[in-house]
Amino acid sequence: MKQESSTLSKVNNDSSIVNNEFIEHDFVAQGTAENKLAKHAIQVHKFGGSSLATSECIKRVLEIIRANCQLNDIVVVSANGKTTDSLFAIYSLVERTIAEQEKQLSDEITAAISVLAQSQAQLITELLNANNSKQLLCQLDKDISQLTTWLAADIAQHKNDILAFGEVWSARLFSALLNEQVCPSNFIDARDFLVIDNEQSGLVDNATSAAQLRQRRQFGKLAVITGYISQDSRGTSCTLGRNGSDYSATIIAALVAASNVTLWTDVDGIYSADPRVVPSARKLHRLPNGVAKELGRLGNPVLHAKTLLPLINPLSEHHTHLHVASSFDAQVIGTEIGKFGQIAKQELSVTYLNDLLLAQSVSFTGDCAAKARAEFAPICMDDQQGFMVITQAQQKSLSHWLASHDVEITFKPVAIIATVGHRVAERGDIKARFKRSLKTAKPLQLVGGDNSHSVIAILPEPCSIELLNKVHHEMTKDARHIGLVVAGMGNIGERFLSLLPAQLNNVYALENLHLVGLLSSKKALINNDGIDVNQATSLFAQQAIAYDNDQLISWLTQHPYDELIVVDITPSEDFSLLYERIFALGIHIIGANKWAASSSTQAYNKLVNTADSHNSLWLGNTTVGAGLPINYAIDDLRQSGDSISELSGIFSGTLSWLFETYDGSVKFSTLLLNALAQGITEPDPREDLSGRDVQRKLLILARKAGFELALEDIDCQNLVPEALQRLSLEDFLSRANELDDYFASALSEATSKAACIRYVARFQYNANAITGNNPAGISAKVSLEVLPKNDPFANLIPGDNIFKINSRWYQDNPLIIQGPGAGRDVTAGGLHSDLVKICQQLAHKQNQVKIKGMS
Ligand SMILES: NC(=O)C1=CN([C@@H]2O[C@H](COP(=O)(O)OP(=O)(O)OC[C@H]3O[C@@H](n4cnc5c(N)ncnc54)[C@H](O)[C@@H]3O)[C@@H](O)[C@H]2O)C=CC1
Ligand SMILES: N[C@@H](CC=O)C(=O)O
Repeated sequence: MKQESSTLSKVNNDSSIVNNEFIEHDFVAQGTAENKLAKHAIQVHKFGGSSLATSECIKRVLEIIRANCQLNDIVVVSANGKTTDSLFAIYSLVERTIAEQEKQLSDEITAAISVLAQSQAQLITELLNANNSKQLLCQLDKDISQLTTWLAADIAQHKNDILAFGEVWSARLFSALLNEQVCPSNFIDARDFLVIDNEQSGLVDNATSAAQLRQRRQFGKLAVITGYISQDSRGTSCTLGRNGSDYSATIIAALVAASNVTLWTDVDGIYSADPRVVPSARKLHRLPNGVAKELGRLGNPVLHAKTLLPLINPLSEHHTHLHVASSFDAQVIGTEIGKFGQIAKQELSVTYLNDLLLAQSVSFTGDCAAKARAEFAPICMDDQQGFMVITQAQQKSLSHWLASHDVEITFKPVAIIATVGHRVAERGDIKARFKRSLKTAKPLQLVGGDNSHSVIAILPEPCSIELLNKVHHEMTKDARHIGLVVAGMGNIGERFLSLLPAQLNNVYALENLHLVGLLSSKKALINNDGIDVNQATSLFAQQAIAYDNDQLISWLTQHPYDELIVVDITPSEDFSLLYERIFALGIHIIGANKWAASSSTQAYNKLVNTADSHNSLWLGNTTVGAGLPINYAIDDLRQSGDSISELSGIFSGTLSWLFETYDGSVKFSTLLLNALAQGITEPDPREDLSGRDVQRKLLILARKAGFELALEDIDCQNLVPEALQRLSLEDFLSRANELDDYFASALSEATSKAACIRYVARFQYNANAITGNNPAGISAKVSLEVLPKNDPFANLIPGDNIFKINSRWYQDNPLIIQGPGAGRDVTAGGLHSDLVKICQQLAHKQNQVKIKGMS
């Protein structure tokens, strides 16, 4: 279960209040690894330029900070909107001016600087109060005159200083805004701590950078740090290149051993293909590091391989997870990237790169191949056939490198399309499907990526949008992933779980089903990556932790699956009271538990409506007759236009077994304990003997048949003597012999009339019986009846149920369903039947993944 973390809303109205836990430790003064703050899981939040483009956007980001940050967290920002592009354009204009030997900055340049300055000034005045904006405007003025000086004089030397203004302005403004409206904050220019080798390598001096960052952060203040910029060891400003701010965020996360870094951007996650051109692209909820890195390398528009580098350190014990989320829709669950254990969801994606070169040479075989690979890190390479695929930018350096080897090389323009997923290169079925989907594209080669997470096809022509869509469709069409939560691991629940591995192996409809949750009344084991079904009960015994309903609902609210099914195999009324909230989350329920389906008329109708309005499915075939298809039969009759007038029969497996077996030779109480041991009784057998279980079942079937009634409308004969009704289960079982006299005399009285005793349920609807006292024309009761020995209800195999349905179509000759109506195997089997049915229905559901910007 996720722990709720406190957020800045607590410090919102009084910036002098900080979390008491932190107060006695001065962050700056300590500056050691023992610093108490190190114990708190730091989160890094990075906001891209589009998230900070306008005052509206920035206000939205403030709300995200309020809801998601604690004081020791770190915020990394890009330049507002297109500020860096504008600075770059100004820089390029000036470069051209110099090349053309003009002495003065042209009017065009002065105008561009003025537009830039105005847009910054506008953000400042729109967002800050008069006092603070005055201060920032003053600093902006100084920066603009510094910028103008550099542009006029030392342009080449100060290129990076010029480009750095965007992030500096953005961070300074945001920090001032936090101070004014949310919490204490300090602005940090990354050039004051982040040291890299040089701009080309971008290699970070971790020790120096971490130590300097510790000095800069101030206790009790939310640090706002510039993205994109750094310094080299000589103190010269450097940038971190394209998508540098994402890289800054992950570098900083690694420096402070953050638990998580969130890239807040304008898309709500990583998709299985670029959603701008593939409308059916699906959001990828959880990506293992290796898969994410491969996606970034092979052209994913959101992820860049460099971004992940600081977080993937196989030697480190610490794992920082990366989230991609939308600052425009912070409630939507994004994509989580990290080191996940077992991967339940095999999510495939498709990506492509055009404008590449296929380079062929003997130097790419044998011993030389390793050197070539290390030197050029090609997109893909085959050292048997002697080729590699590189970018056009690499052509020159590769030719140069090969010239020193004195060998021939040929280049041919190509593109690649790849399918990426956890260990896909080891999956023959996926490779075959990929190959089939590419038939018309006539790929030159199919190659496994450097790790096993991709299969790459080399194409002779650029990859078209049509081809991308076609391949994506083929690779992902059946990939709706369904999570399964099993509540109740007792008598029936255990059997249900023991049947699950074989079901998952054998039933096609369950292909994308993953067991993700196990619940007992006190403990829960939740694992979004899937719980090994072969070890479900032992994993539960070892790893389950205490939980409460709010934690459960909070997890259900955030689960990362396309669909979630909760199987309720508890006898708990308390659990049934969660159905409303579960349905409202669009989650489906399969219930063996009878409480919800036999709740009050008002509660039941509300549940049905909530499930309906949220497209949540509710199946409960096992609530009556265990695995017998009685619910389905009634549904089917109604849906096909029939109307039911009578329902009767033996609805209790326990009572059937008891009364079919009981002939006076063995005491009734001995038989009862025997039934309990067989697992056919309710957890508390008084639920059966009291008639309540049968009463509930009759209510459930009558409702299915279309009648509106409540438990109180069904007369119920309680067979438990008053004295035993309120005892604990244990005490009741120890005094069960007190039942014996009553049943012995009932049996002997019936026998004297050549009859027998059976507990029978009867429901009847008769339009002619409608009166003021009975406006619905309904009569319903469950009771011990004396039946002739040849009555159909009196000749069952012990434990069997019998259901007799009279309807318009089955008037004189009723429809009979008969068979085992209780027990571990048939009930667990019935639950599996419901599970397959739900999965089949869900397979037909439209893909409802939300794609930003598309209706
Ligand atoms: N025995 C049978 O033949 C049939 C039983 N059923 C129904 O199956 C359900 C389970 O019966 P059994 O397995 O015999 O019961 P059980 O008593 O053996 O097991 C119940 C399980 O539910 C768990 N539980 C109780 N309250 C919970 C809560 N609030 N949240 C999560 N878990 C909770 C318990 O920890 C336990 O693991 C009952 O509702 C019963 O009416 C339905 C059809 C047939
Ligand atoms: N105790 C019940 C179990 C199934 O609902 C029965 O015997 O029918």
